[in-house]
Amino acid sequence: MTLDHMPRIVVDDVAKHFTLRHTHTAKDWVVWNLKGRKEARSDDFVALHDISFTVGDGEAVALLGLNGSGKSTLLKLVSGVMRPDTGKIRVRGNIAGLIEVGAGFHPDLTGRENVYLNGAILGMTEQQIDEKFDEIVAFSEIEEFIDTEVKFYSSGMFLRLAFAVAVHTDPDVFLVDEILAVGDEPFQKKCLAKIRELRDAGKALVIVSHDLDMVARLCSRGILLERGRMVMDGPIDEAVATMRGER
Ligand SMILES: Nc1ncnc2c1ncn2[C@@H]1O[C@H](COP(=O)(O)OP(=O)(O)OP(=O)(O)O)[C@@H](O)[C@H]1O
Repeated sequence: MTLDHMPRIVVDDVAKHFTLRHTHTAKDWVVWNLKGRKEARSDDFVALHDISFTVGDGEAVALLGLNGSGKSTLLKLVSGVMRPDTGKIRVRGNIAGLIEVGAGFHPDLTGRENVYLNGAILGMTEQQIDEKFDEIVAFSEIEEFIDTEVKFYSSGMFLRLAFAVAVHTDPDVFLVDEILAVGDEPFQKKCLAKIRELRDAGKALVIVSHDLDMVARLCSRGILLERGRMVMDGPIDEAVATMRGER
C-alpha cells in the first residue's frame, strides 16, 4: 500500500480506564481502618474498550453517543493529549482542531500573542504565522480586541480566535468536540463552511456532537458509542436514525 492509500487515522483495539477516587470523611477513614481496609477506596472505571476503526483522507466521521459514552475521551486519544492503556493509535500528518477551547491560550497574553503561541504549539513557524496573521484575525472578526489580554474575552471570542488559528494551520486531520455551541449563529455557519472546505480538500475530520442535524449534513459516517463500546460504524443516516431510536 502506498502512503497515499494508508488511512490517516488508525485506532487499533484501544482501551482506556480511569480510576475514580471517592471523597471520604475522616470518619469513613477510621471505619475503613477498623474494618481491616478490605474495601477498595477507588473504583476502576473502563471508559473505552475494544475500539477499532480507521479514517481515510476526505472522510468526515461523527462520534455519537449519549452523555458519558466515551466520545470526548476517544477524541482526546486520537489527538494525542491522552494515551490509551492498551491498543494503538496512529495518526499521519498534522493534527489540529478544537477539543478544549482555549487550552493552548495563556490568559495574560493578548489575542495577538496567543495567535503566535497557539500557532507554534500547532507546529507553525513564526514566518508562517506572520503570513497568515491577517487572515486569522479577519476570520475571527475580533480585530478590535486583538491587542486585549484574552482573560477579558467572552467564551465566544475565545472560540473565534481558537478556531481561526486551528483552521489556518493547514491540518491533515481536524478534530472538533462540541464546541461550536458557544459561537453565535453567523459564526457557527462560517465554521461549518470552513469545516466542509477542509473535508472537500481531502482532510480527515472527526467530529463529536449531539447536534444530529448538523452531523447528518456534514459527515458521511457515524460511529456510535454506548458505555465505552462501539456499537455501530456505518453510514451517517443509519447512525443518526439509531441515535434517534428510529431503528
Ligand atoms: N479524566 C477523567 N477521570 C475520570 N473519569 C473520566 C475522565 N475523563 C472522562 N471520564 C469518564 O469517562 C466517561 C466518558 O466521558 P466522556 O467525556 O468521554 O463522555 P462523552 O461521551 O464525551 O460525554 P458527553 O456527551 O457528556 O460530553 C464518563 O463517565 C466520564 O466521567
